[in-house]
Amino acid sequence: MEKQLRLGESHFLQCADVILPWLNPRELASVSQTCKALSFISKSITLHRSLDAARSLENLPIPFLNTVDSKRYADFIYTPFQIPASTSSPPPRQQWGSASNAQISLISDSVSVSLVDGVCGCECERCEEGYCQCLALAADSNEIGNECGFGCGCGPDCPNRLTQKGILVGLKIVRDEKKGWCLYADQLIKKGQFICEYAGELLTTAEARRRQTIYDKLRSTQQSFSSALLVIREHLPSGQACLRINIDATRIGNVARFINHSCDGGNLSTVLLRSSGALLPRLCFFAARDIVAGEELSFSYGDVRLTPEKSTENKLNCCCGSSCCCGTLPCENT
Ligand SMILES: C[S@@+](CC[C@H](N)C(=O)[O-])C[C@H]1O[C@@H](n2cnc3c(N)ncnc32)[C@H](O)[C@@H]1O
Repeated sequence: MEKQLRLGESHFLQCADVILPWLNPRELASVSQTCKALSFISKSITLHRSLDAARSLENLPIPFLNTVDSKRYADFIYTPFQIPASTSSPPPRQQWGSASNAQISLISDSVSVSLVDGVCGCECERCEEGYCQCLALAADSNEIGNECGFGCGCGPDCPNRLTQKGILVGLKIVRDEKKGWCLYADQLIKKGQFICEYAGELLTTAEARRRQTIYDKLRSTQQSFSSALLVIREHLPSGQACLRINIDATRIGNVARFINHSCDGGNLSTVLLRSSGALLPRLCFFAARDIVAGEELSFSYGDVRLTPEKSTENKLNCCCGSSCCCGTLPCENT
């Protein structure tokens, strides 16, 4: 009888080990209150989560550090790449917090939209001595940069695939009393080095507007809520049309969702890059100058600010601390 009980207990703990990493912070907290064993497993999951925001999906772990309040980590689903908007209800889940979760494992609607356009890329099969003939093409383009991609004959070592190898610099996410989570350099990053792309859900403009309204409401009721919906407008060379891309990293995104605004432009430069064969360009962040370990990474969110006569409800105070700080965060008129 005692043996059977112990066997039952061990099955229960094995199941808990499998199920608990799928829970969100609120569910995990309530499960942890039910018994000592679940409390122990929950603590270990929380520790794992705080040690790597990227859930082993990047080359290096990206830890959360917080000496300001009791939040151990931010709750979101990690994707290293742009993905089509998720329409699943209930919201998608991702396993996070067990020792072995080095894979994108999502419970959600299947991601089935292809972001590849079937256009052929270059025909280089071997890029020799660090040179790819497409680099000349990439340098020619001043609106959207070009990288080799799915459509090209060359492989992952081609030097014209700088932003396709994931994050290669040490980063950490640090909590600030006023700005919330902030992305920091955890090593010296040299001027021009690639840092990360802005990954998240690609939205239609109608969906971006719908979500922005929801986020504005949430922000007015929950002080700690922060959204990460980025709208990119690229004027095409003809001057006749404007390419608009909406990337929402609020629920599903990568570490770029923690980059805060700075009124002086910050220390990052942004570049739109299209890989051959890909339908849409990606927004990539590079070091605009040498950045030392322990420096916050920031860029300018734009220069549109709400005028005083417009609603003051959505106005957010800027705490960038730069000498040219405008006092309020730029807003996106979605
Ligand atoms: C893309 S998120 C950046 C990460 C965010 N700090 C967090 O905790 O998740 C944008 C939000 O961060 C905050 N934020 C960004 N830059 C800021 C700044 N200069 N001053 C104050 N808050 C800032 C605002 O709440 C903004 O809506």
